[in-house]
Amino acid sequence: MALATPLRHLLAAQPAAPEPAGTTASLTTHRAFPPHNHRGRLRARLAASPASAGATRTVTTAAAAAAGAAGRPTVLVTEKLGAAGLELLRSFANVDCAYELTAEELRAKVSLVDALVVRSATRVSREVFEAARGRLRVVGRAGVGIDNVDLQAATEAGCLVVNAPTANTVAAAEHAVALLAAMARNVAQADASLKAGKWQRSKFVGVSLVGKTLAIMGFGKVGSEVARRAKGLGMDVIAHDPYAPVDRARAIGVDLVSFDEAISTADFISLHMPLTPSTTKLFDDETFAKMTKGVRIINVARGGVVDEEALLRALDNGTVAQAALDVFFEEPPPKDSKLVHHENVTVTPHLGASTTEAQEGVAIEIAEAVIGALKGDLAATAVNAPMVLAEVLSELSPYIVLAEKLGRLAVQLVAGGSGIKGVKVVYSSARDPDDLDTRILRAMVTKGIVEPISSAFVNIVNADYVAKQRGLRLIEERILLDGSPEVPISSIQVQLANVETKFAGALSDEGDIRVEGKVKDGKPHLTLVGPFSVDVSLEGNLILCRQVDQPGIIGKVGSILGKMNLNVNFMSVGRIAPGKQAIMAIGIDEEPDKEALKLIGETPSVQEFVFLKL
Ligand SMILES: NC(=O)c1ccc[n+]([C@@H]2O[C@H](COP(=O)([O-])OP(=O)(O)OC[C@H]3O[C@@H](n4cnc5c(N)ncnc54)[C@H](O)[C@@H]3O)[C@@H](O)[C@H]2O)c1
Ligand SMILES: O=C(O)[C@H](O)COP(=O)(O)O
Repeated sequence: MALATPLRHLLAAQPAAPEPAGTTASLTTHRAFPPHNHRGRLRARLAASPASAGATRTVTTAAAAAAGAAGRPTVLVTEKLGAAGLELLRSFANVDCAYELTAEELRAKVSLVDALVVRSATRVSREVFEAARGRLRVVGRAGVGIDNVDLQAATEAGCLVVNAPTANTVAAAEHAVALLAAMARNVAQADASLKAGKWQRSKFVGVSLVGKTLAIMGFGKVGSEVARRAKGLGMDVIAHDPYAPVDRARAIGVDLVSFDEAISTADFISLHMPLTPSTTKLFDDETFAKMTKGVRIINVARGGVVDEEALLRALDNGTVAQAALDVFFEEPPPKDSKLVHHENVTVTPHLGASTTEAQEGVAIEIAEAVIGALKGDLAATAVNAPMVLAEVLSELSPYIVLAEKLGRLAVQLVAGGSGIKGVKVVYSSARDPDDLDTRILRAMVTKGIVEPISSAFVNIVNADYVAKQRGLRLIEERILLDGSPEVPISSIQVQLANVETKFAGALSDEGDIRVEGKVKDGKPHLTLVGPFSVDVSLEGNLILCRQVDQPGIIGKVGSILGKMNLNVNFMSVGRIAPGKQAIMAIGIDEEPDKEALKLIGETPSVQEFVFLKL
């Protein structure tokens, strides 16, 4: 789904990571009494989680701000991709295919491109993101495993990482089954022997699969497909996966069991978990010692989940009768690897995904995801951005603009030198909190606050990270209004606590800087400054003046602006009561020079004023 251009731009210039541990944001929804400009009875609701949890995986993506604006983006492809995917990429971008780059060559090239497409052999390390110097917007992993991409570094750099998680599932499962059968019947060894001129029938007597227990370690996409196929071969299949739904396993007749039960009862063990810090070398001496003597192991997942030295020892002492390995700790493994050359080990050079069909599918899947991300469209397979449903994003698009403008406005009201720590974003809405996913709005408020006062580039990928780095604690609150839930949000209020302001008129009765806005006719409007109700379109630049309400001031300030040739596009006065304090909000197209600002400041009865860039 394509986004409207302004939204694209905003997403390009901003994106939030999957809730990082210790995230800076929290959310409450509670009964609140109406601020003076809220009408209607308010109801209390307890906190609700974001709406998209568990929903179809659809995320917002960062667009290529730098490149997209300048013309065709450039995509660097560092490993062989299916032809149809490459064609698709070429239809949209300049494509540089450069295979087998050294780390140094990759670092040199990456600052010249907007997207990078890799498979498993390219290490996209922190150094690569640093070398990109902010230009790289998307890394596309043409496959499943993203252990070769430093996700944290990508997130910090605001670079979106997308993968192609489904197109090679069947290929990997078929390869696991091929290795299972080939290992059990010594196919590779017998083949080598016959080609060497021997005829060794008794040496290569195998073992049968039917009736044997196969333990699937990691019951995800590949693991479950292997299970289905193994059941077809008449095997008893059990699985271990701490995160897999029991029902899904039961539906294909597989029992989920504990790690120890799986490894101690299986005749065959097939590995299908991702390589993570907790699975690294999970299969070590201790684990092998718990296995049934003579067990056979297949690894089509990642070499790093096995301690290869320990596997070698287990093979040598007979604990493991045979192993079939498609993946290795180091790829390619050293030429003299004892494991590779072991007579009871069958090896393939990371071929799990390598079928014609899978490679075409993966290439198209990743090309579509990368192009979408570069265009600012939605990517369903982003791995380091929050999941926001496409329709939610589309509906919230004007509020996204409003959220950033309010953040931008609020931070410009802070007096220099006072550190911002506490930010509260209050959403007033008649919609059930469960149906209002505000994560992207939160990211935009962060962007609005952080970007004007730093060199940070904030987007949906890195907003929470950037906020955390800056010690910014962002709290979200929802006020539940009566009324039609058709309109997602009635107003958004941004509050900055414990800061000094350069415009006292923006302080609420509680002493925090407070600005509130609404979307009117699809456009963001400022509707509240401190305790003053105003109504100004949030476009261009804004002057806020505080004065004692009396006739003639609007005319005086207006004529100064007129004399200076500054076009006023909006003017609104908010006052507490006739003759009392009032503020004047003036929208102007151009930026006033110092002289104009001086004259406004010298206007009798103007107590303070501030110029704000939106
Ligand atoms: N050899 C190849 O060419 C090839 C091809 C495709 C996938 N793979 C690899 O296969 C693995 C599985 O891919 P997938 O698409 O099925 O991924 P997936 O995310 O669908 O499944 C992985 C499963 O592992 C589970 N898991 C995580 N930690 C675990 C643990 N400690 N113990 C047990 N289970 C755990 C997860 O809950 C998940 O269900 C990945 O490592 C992937 O990189 C390799
Ligand atoms: O994780 C994957 O998708 C597989 O390991 C395939 O890797 P490849 O793209 O390098 O073949």
